[in-house]
Amino acid sequence: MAKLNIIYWSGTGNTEKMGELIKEGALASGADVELIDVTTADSGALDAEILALGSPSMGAEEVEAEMEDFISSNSDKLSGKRVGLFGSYDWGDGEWMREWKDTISSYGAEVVGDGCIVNLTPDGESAEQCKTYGKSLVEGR
Ligand SMILES: Cc1cc2nc3c(=O)[nH]c(=O)nc-3n(C[C@H](O)[C@H](O)[C@H](O)COP(=O)(O)O)c2cc1C
Repeated sequence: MAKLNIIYWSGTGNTEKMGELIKEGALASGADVELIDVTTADSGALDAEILALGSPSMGAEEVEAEMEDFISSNSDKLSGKRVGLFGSYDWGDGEWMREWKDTISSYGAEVVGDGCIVNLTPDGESAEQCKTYGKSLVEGR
C-alpha cells in the first residue's frame, strides 16, 4: 500500500481543511495516509514514498516561514519523490505556488501538476478539486 504523508502549516485552518480533503481523496484511492502539522513534525515525517506539502500564501507571496525552514533543512529527503503541493490564498494570483513548485523541483522531486490552490476556504467545487488532487497524488496522474 502506498504511504502518503501530508505535512502542512495553517494559521486559520483553510490549508488544514485542504489537507483533510486531500487525505479523503487519497484514502479513497487506497493509500495509507498521515496528516501532520509541521509545527509538531520531525524529519521522519518525510520518510514516506509520496509527500504532500501545504502552506498558505504568506508574507508577500511567500511560503510560510516554518514550512520553508523545515523543507530547506531536509531537502535531501525530497529527491526522487512524488510531491504534491497545496495551499490557500486570498488576494494574490498564486505566485507563491509557482515559485514553490520551482523550489521543490530543484530538490529533485517530481511535483504533481501545478499544485492545488484554493481561494480562502475549500467548499463545493474547490473541495472536490482537493479530493481529486489527493487521488492523483496516489495514482501518479
Ligand atoms: C501575514 C499574512 C500574509 C498574507 N499574504 C498573502 C499574499 O501575499 N497573497 C495572498 O494571496 N494571500 C495572502 N494572505 C492571505 C492568506 O493566504 C489566506 O488568508 C489563507 O486562506 C490563509 O490560510 P490558512 O487558513 O491555512 O492560514 C496573507 C495572510 C496573512 C495573515
